[in-house]
Parts: sequence; C-alpha cells; structure tokens
Amino acid sequence: MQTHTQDGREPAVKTGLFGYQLLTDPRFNKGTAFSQAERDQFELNGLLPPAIGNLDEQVSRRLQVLRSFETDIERYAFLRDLQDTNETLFFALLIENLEELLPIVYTPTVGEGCEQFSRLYRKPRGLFLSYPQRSNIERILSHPSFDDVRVIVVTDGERILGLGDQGAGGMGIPIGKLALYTGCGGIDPSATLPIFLDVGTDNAARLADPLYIGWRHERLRGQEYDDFIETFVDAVRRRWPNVLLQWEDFAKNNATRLLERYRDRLCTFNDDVQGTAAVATATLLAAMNVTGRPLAEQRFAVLGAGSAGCGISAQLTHALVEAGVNAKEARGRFFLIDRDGLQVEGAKEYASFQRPFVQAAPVVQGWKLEQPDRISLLDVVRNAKPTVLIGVSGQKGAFTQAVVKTMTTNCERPIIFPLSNPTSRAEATPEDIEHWTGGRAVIGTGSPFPPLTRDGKAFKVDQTNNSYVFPGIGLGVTAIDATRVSDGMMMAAARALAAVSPALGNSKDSLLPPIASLREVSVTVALAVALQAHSEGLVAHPVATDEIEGLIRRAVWVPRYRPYTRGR
Ligand SMILES: O=C([O-])CC(=O)C(=O)O
Ligand SMILES: [Mg+2]
Repeated sequence: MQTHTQDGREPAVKTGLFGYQLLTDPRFNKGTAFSQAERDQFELNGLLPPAIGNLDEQVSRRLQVLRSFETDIERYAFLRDLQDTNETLFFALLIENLEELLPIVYTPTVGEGCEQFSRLYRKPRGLFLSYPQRSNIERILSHPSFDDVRVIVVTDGERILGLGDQGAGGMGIPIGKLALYTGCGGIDPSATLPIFLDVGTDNAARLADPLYIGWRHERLRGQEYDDFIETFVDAVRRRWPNVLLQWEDFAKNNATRLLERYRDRLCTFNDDVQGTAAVATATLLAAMNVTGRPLAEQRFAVLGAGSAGCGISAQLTHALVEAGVNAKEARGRFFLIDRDGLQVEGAKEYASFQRPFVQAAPVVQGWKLEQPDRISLLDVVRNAKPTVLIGVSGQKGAFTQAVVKTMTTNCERPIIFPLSNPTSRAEATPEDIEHWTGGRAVIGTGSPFPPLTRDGKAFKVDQTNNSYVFPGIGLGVTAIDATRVSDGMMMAAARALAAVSPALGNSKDSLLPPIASLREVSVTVALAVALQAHSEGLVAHPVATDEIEGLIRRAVWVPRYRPYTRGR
C-alpha cells in the first residue's frame, strides 16, 4: 500500500524480529539490502556479507542464476525457494518478468512441481489440514501470523490441472495461484493463505512412494469427506468472516456440489467452474470480432463434461440469453462429450450440473455415426456442425486432424480452444490446428505455446487461462469488501476482459492482452467486479461509486523494501 507520511517518507514497519530470525522470515528479509543503520539496529552485522546491495541488483543477480539452469523444474524449485526466503525479492523478480516467469511459477511447470512436490518440499508455506487433525483445525487457524488473511485458495488435490489425483502434491496449485494473486492482482502476500485439505489419495504411485509427504491413506469419500469440508468451512467463517475462498482443482463430482452448497454462505467461487468460464466467455466475445459472426449464431461442441465444461456452457448460455436467444434454445446449442460420448437423454445417469446440457434424443435421430452405440466428438462435429470447439478433457491429442478439418467445413473461421492444462494434456497444438485449417481457425489454449507464423510474422497464441480473471476478482472483492461472488460479478469480469481485447481495434490482432500487462488487466477486471458487487448490494460497507477505482489502485501491493523499526 502507498502509505507515506506528510514529509513524503514511508512510515516504518514495526517488527519484533532481529538477528537471525529477521533474516529467516520471508516477509521481512531483505538479504544483502539491509542498510548499515539497519544492520546496527537489528544486530545483523556479521550475519550478512559486507557489501550492501539493493532490490534492483538482487533482481538482476537472481535472474542471471535462473537463466543459467537447464530445465524449468530447476527454475521452479529455485523460485519456490526464493519465495520462502525473501518474498519482496521474489515478487519484484516475478512482476518485472511476468511473461518469462509465469510459465514457471504457474502453468505448465507448476504441474510438474505438484508431481515432484514430495521431493522439492523444503520450507513450510500455507496450511496442510489433514483428516487426522480435524479436531484441531480451529486451533491451527488461530495462529496470529494468519491475522491479516483476506484470500484463501484451497484444494484437495484430486484433479490437479489435467494430471488427476496428486495427493498432497496438489498444494503446489494454491501456492502458484496465490503467487499470481500478488504478482498479477497486487494482493499483499501477507493477506494470502494456500490450504491443502488432506483427505488421502488414490494415486497408487504416491501411496507406494516412501518419500510421499501426505497422509498415506486412500481418499475419503461420502459423509466423512462432507463433514470434514463442513468443519473446515465453519472454522474459516469464524476466523475470517469476510475472507475470499477460492476452490481449486477439486474433482468434478465435488467441484460444483461444494460450490452450490457454500456459495450463499460465504464469499466464494470455484476457479475451474467459474474462472475458466469467464475467460472462455471473454475470449469468445473477442473472437466474434475476428470472425464477424455474432454470439447468437454460434453452436458449441465441448469435450469434457466435468466442472469446467459445464461451467463454461452455463456462462455462455447466460451470454446467449443476454444476446437475445431464448433460454431453451440457448442450452440446446451445447453438445457436451465425455469419455462415454455425447451427453444425450437415456444414454446414462447424469449429475445435476450436467443435466441442463443433455441433448434431447430426437436431436440425434438420423445422425450418421462411426459406431452405432457411442456418439463421438467426430460424429458431433459432422452432424451438429458446431462453430466453436472447446476442450477441457485433459486428453492429449483428442482434437484429431479429422475433427479439426471437419470444423472448417462448418464455417469459414472455426473457433478452436484446446484449454486442457498443462501443455502435455492439450487436445491439440496450435501449430497442428493452424496447419490443418490452413490458418483459418481462431485459436486459444489453456497453457502457453510458442507463437505461430502468420503472413511471415510471429503471431502470439492466446492463453485462454483463468489467470486473466481470478487475480482481478480477488483485488476487486477485497478492495471493496464484497460479501459474495455472484454470477453477475463473473459476467462483469468476462465483459471487462473482452473490452480490452486488442482484436477490438484490429481483427488481425490477439484476442487477449499480453501476459506482461496482467497487472493492468487485473485492475480493469477488479473495477468491473467491484462496481457490479456494489450495484447488487453485495458489499459490507458501501462507498460512492466514483471512489471505487481509487480504492482499488491504493490497495495494490508493490514489492519494495520498507523501513523497519524495532517494536512489537
Ligand atoms: O491452473 C491453470 O492453469 C488453469 C486451471 O485452473 C486448471 O487447469 O485447472
Ligand atoms: Mg484449476
């Protein structure tokens, strides 16, 4: 926060830490940048090498070291260690090099970080709440170092990106998401708390690994699981009544169910259901500008009928209705396909969140099928003639050449979004889609990919990832003290992101702003979200609307070394 005294000097931060303890606290540590006066005052002489550095020098030294590593997983481990050693330096490095470092701190390398978590684990960060500790949750949360928490990201590790059950390794995801809350959304790092709910794992390799750091037990389900979640949410509400709780990477049967159970009880959203949907909606709205074909005319094939697929379909249905399509017709525009084929009446039992998007049996009558007992993605693309193809299946290569080529027979400029993460799970590579469609597809991916070559020039591939919205949602919600996260706020986030699409001004340009501008994008998203919360009466302490932007900008945390003074 930009707090300066009248003479322009920043007020000093009080700390009771000194000596070795001050140097080992990542929130307060400045490493070699402690001044001589601070070294005298805080008993640091002799504990540090004599040269006195500054943040800029430290950033360039760390960047040099980082670039010298051979692999991204080594870079990931180095950055995690830096974050646990000196947060200010970690965030200065990240923010100044967002485009280069996001793929390491976050998707795709964070996926490997989760797989290797037990081997990389060094220092404590966040909370591991394991089932055997269930009666201690309240006590664990009560520690004074968590007094300022405003944003929690929580996972149970069952559906980590497209990598499935990673057990306690899933903790890498809340840590990575919250690094973006600060790096992109400007949330003070001391206000963030990653939480892993350890209910066991069904990952046989983890259970058999002698080095596994999680609770060595098969995954709990049913009433025991639900009671544990209830205990957790209750304790969170009592400890931080206003906190923003983000659910992340829960398996499909829990993701929507838990969201529905808790969304009216606290300020909460599910990033995979709602965040991914908001970004997909924003990117599609931007794509309309490129294809010239309005939203109201689009038909959608969605591969993956889990939380993300149904969340995207639900939000796009809202957008279609807002564009004038009647609700029943809007839902009928969605063809959701999972491993059993197209969701169609009578084929099997569907979960309640899937039911709105089950096609009526007569729709598929007379379709020509590859195999009579299963309606494949290719069958859907041939018969339903979608204009938009979205992949949230975690199945590498599921958008085959035949599927992609058939999309071009339905429309001049098909929209094709292989959104599964990490890179190794993408339904198709942008390069293949470009090649198979002769450059006609409008492409968005979940993970970062290298640029394509179009008209002899490099063309950036849009990363349709929820990182374009969740940091801004967090900033808007916390700056204005929103009490809930409504569908209207998610739609406001999507529209705000679409409104800053470079393709609006030039249809040959990118659909989404560059990753390097994510801090500015987050302020834009935050403002839209906060204004919407305000207009729906979802704020604890209403303020004048013209004050909201100032509130948000002042809330943005900037990594820099503050002066310290000794005290409690
Ligand atoms: O983490 C990401 O890159 C996007 C996301 O939420 C997921 O794939 O589960
Ligand atoms: Mg996720």
